[in-house]
Amino acid sequence: MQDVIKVHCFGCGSLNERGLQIKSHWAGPEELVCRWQPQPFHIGHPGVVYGGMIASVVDCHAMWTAMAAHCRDSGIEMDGTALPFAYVTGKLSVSYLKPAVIDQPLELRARVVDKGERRSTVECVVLQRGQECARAEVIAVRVQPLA
Ligand SMILES: CCCCCCCC/C=C\CCCCCCCC(=O)SCCNC(=O)CCNC(=O)[C@H](O)C(C)(C)COP(=O)(O)OP(=O)(O)OC[C@H]1O[C@@H](n2cnc3c(N)ncnc32)[C@H](O)[C@@H]1OP(=O)(O)O
Repeated sequence: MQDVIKVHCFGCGSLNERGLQIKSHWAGPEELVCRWQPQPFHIGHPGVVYGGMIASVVDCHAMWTAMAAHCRDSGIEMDGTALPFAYVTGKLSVSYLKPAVIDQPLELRARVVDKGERRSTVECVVLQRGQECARAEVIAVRVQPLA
């Protein structure tokens, strides 16, 4: 999706050469997946991914999950033309369940579990080698497009 909507966002922006360049894809009727390979400088404790990086990747993937689900529900094409809304993070809550090692990719699986008028609650699991290493709940709020 990030290939068609080009933004500068640190998490997903293809226009941000210093960003994480994450990409989110539908992986079933309700779930979006994102795979991200940590780099050696994303380290916290020796050999372990810094937790704040995991939160960043979760944050961005959750916003795209909210946006993609809303576009699907509203019949809006994500074809690269400017969208009439944006999603911002209202709340981000991460439970770190197991250390994530620095040299293995992370897989994020997210879905919208509840939706209000402008709020989407997104649940995201973070897997490494098939094991759940973190779980998050994210509140995404739909706003007018930001300049
Ligand atoms: C070709 C070009 C295309 C361009 C397309 C552009 C699209 C770009 C696409 C992709 C970009 C990449 C993706 C981005 C990723 C980055 C993510 C970030 O880093 S975001 C920055 C950090 N977050 C902020 O800066 C928010 C700061 N906070 C605020 O602005 C407000 O507090 C805001 C908007 C969150 C809420 O304020 P209110 O006054 O508008 O709305 P109220 O009435 O308070 O809440 C609305 C709903 O949200 C819930 N809500 C709000 N905050 C909540 C919270 N903290 N906890 C729980 N619920 C909350 C409320 O309960 C309400 O829910 P109910 O609709 O009634 O169900």
